[in-house]
Amino acid sequence: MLAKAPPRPCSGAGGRAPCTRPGPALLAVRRGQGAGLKLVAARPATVAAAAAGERRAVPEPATTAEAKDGERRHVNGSAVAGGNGKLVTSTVGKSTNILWHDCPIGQHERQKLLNQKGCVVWITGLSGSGKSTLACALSRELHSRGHLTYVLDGDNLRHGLNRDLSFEAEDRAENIRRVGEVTKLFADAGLICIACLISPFRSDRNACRSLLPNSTFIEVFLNIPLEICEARDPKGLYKLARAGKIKGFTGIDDPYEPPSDCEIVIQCKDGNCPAPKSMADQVISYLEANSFLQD
Ligand SMILES: Nc1ncnc2c1ncn2[C@@H]1O[C@H](COP(=O)(O)OS(=O)(=O)O)[C@@H](OP(=O)(O)O)[C@H]1O
Ligand SMILES: Nc1ncnc2c1ncn2[C@@H]1O[C@H](COP(=O)(O)OP(=O)(O)O)[C@@H](O)[C@H]1O
Repeated sequence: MLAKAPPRPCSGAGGRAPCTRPGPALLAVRRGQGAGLKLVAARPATVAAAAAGERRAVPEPATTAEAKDGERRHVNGSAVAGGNGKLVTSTVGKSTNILWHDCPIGQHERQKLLNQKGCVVWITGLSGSGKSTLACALSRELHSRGHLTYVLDGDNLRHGLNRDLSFEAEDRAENIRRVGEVTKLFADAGLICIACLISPFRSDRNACRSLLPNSTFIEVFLNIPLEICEARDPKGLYKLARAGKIKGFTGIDDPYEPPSDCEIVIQCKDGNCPAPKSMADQVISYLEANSFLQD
């Protein structure tokens, strides 16, 4: 966890209002909605459980009290095991009777080891805007400075984890949801996780943001005009989309919703786009200024 929430200025043109998003505690409560137990690694009680190295649940106050009669019953819509010393399970989505297991080595310990803070750099933009290029340049530059990163590239993930998903809106949403959950794990592992996906819908990106502790989700908008992306067209996909051979192509006949409030905007000036190294440096300046490159 960050010792203090860093400021989140927009390092691109225009600037932005100071962050008014809820802090970790509030996010934790929100994340727990719908579950009988609300377990978040950031919560002090959970950290204490981890320190104890026990398998135990750390419920929110509303569910702390165990069933006095010692019988299974429902609390907040979830089955709760009552009785003395019984573990309290929860229901999350379709997963019933599940129990969070904390380990004594947590994010804090891993961050100390790595001398960095786990976070997510989420790069969004049109196909051809340079997401993969920026992700790789950033990863290379951080690696050369001794930082551990991992790139989650939308195109690559669709070769495996997300091979069952199409480009229909609901499958794109599921694509982003899954990747959001993976980025959360990588950030918890202490890594600087760089995700680069078109992620065309604002609500999907915001849902990923809400999974992460405050300020550790850094959204980078590659604001490259469609004409430039289309002129690059390294895979020839825009050409196919214009010819009607690919349906639902982002920017052509499928929507892209630009971020309204992101941490970093990268854009061209007078038709000149920043070089990959310069884009990476812009992100690194943000990471440095907000203490992510130190424990
Ligand atoms: N219909 C359609 N629309 C947009 N993109 C398409 C489409 N069909 C295939 N592709 C290729 O898939 C890559 C985007 O995958 P993502 O997982 O990043 O997309 S999304 O976030 O789910 O929208 C994208 O890669 P990038 O060019 O790297 O963005 C394309 O190569
Ligand atoms: N900053 C840049 N300046 C010039 N060309 C770029 C830049 N970034 C990417 N490119 C080129 O644009 C094309 C698309 O880049 P890519 O990283 O694959 O985009 P995306 O992952 O968003 O589809 C590639 O041919 C790449 O070399």
